[in-house]
Amino acid sequence: MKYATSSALTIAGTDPTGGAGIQADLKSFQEREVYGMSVVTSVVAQNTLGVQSIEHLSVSFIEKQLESVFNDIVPDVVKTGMIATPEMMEVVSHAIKSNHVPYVLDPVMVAKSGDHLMDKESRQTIREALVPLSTVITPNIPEAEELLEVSIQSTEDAEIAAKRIVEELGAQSAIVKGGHFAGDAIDILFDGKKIYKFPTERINTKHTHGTGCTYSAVIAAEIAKGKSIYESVAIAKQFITDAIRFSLEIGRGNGPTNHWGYRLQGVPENKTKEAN
Ligand SMILES: Nc1ncnc2c1ncn2[C@@H]1O[C@H](COP(=O)(O)OP(=O)(O)O)[C@@H](O)[C@H]1O
Ligand SMILES: Cc1ncc(COP(=O)(O)O)c(N)n1
Repeated sequence: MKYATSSALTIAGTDPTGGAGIQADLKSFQEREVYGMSVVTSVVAQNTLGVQSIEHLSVSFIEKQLESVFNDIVPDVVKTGMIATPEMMEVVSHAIKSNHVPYVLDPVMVAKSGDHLMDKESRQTIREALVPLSTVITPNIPEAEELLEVSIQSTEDAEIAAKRIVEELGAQSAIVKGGHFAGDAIDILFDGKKIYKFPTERINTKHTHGTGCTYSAVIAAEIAKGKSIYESVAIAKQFITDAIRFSLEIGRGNGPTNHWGYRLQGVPENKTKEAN
């Protein structure tokens, strides 16, 4: 018996402790019942305390991995995370352009720990080679500030930024995430026509390692299934809120989110703990 399913490819760096990067993406695809595939760009020695060391794969080897996937399986969506150098961005751009797939761009620049995951000289290349290909781009506040070279201080600034990323940088739609603001966590989506706001209460926790990766991976999974950008973001927002609410006390630093958090609604108090 065969079973038909949608598929998603993540092109990103790794997290051996499983909370962020490719590992978080694959877990998120699996939770959303989408077949997950991965191309590694950089191997990152990191954990819940921070990044200890990074080794980049050669551009030619990243290209070989991309060929292995695309010569065999054309995914229903591509998601990118950490792509450190302009040369890596060029080969990824070429693969996406040649295969005409929906593309979710998480412009990963700096990890929560403050460690840099993208070279400074990549800023221009990401704008020119990747942003115009994106079906949706998902910057956090500092990333949106870097992309536009502006300061974002309020939800109104975030709305302007989302519009400018679409109208000036050429993304099809943009979500500026509110995780880095104080107060409610309000994400702003501009889909090329309209602004939508996705507000949730801010959960008071330090365990937010990998939130951006998980959120964009869920958006990608839903797009793979054929959902609209709006529906995909709505599902991802609910998913990430539950993943943060029931985040995991694993590790000695900023713990990972809980990919099955949404399944814990209604589970008795003694089985779950509010995030702390
Ligand atoms: N403490 C929090 N409480 C509720 N939602 C949050 C919190 N922190 C982040 N989020 C949400 O998690 C998602 C990822 O955002 P963010 O943490 O800003 O991304 P990144 O990991 O790229 O910095 C967004 O939907 C954001 O609103
Ligand atoms: C390989 C890799 N990619 C992305 C992140 C960002 O994680 P976060 O969502 O916590 O900022 C990370 N820490 N490592």
